[in-house]
Amino acid sequence: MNAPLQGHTASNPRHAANAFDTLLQVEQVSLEYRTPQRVVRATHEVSFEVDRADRFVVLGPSGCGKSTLLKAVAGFIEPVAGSIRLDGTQVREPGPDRIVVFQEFDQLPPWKTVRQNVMFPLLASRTLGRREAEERALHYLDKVGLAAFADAYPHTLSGGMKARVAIARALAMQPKILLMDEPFAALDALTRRKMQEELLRLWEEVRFTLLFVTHSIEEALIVGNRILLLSPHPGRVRAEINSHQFDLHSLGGVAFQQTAQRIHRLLFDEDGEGGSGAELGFHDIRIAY
Ligand SMILES: Nc1ncnc2c1ncn2[C@@H]1O[C@H](COP(=O)(O)OP(=O)(O)OP(=O)(O)O)[C@@H](O)[C@H]1O
Repeated sequence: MNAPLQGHTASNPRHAANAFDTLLQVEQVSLEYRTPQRVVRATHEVSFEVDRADRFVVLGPSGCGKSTLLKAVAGFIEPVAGSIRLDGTQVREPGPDRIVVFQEFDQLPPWKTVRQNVMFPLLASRTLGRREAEERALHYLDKVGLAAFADAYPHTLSGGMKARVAIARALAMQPKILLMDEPFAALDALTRRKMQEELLRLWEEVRFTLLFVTHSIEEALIVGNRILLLSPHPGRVRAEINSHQFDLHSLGGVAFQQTAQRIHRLLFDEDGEGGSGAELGFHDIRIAY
């Protein structure tokens, strides 16, 4: 039998005093693009909280505003309503405490070696001097298994290796939160799976806080310990679910498949109701239409 639906109540463990260490607070955030012809609302009154060391996934169909939301957390876009706070401080502009890894790994300057690519943000932001920056770069290249490629140029690397350089470069900055926007979408299926595995292994080792955007339900279940479901355009919060029980080993299992199907129904239910979390068999869910 299904456990009762958990609402925004005192019974929800996330709301128990001091139970969680909240790092990012997104409150009632609406985001818009203004062109001379029209205003496009990308997200509508979206709220969520990310705790330290969470692997928090924002999941939703194409065009629901996931990337826009990530850009707002990064400080590139200002909300038209609501607020974004990191460690209690309002986000107003980009900063080295929030590093974004995008899908396009060709963001790596081709004239710099792998080592120089990882060192570059550390030097440009004056976070470290040359010697310490090099040490730190080599440390994180080692963590992503690329120590032997420190002197290679990006064009000599595979897509998966470029992805790992981009992750090492971001982690080397030791941000408070790592923001990833569909980072593996351009990779072939096998490499994508391998990168999901690598990311989880790295997280086990470093325990960074991750905000990860994807439109793949399967990827969300593998990568995340919590998943925020956004409705189609404009993105509103449909529900938030706990997914810590799943990893790569759960793939193909009955519980994994059933959860994926339930998420699909919550996201795309034609009449817009999505069913209640309890009806759909979720044991730890907050529905927020
Ligand atoms: N620069 C822009 N100017 C105007 N509208 C934009 C701009 N960028 C995005 N949009 C619109 O904002 C909405 C949200 O876009 P966004 O890229 O955030 O969605 P998404 O969920 O990340 O989609 P995808 O999964 O396809 O990347 C869409 O309707 C999109 O057309």
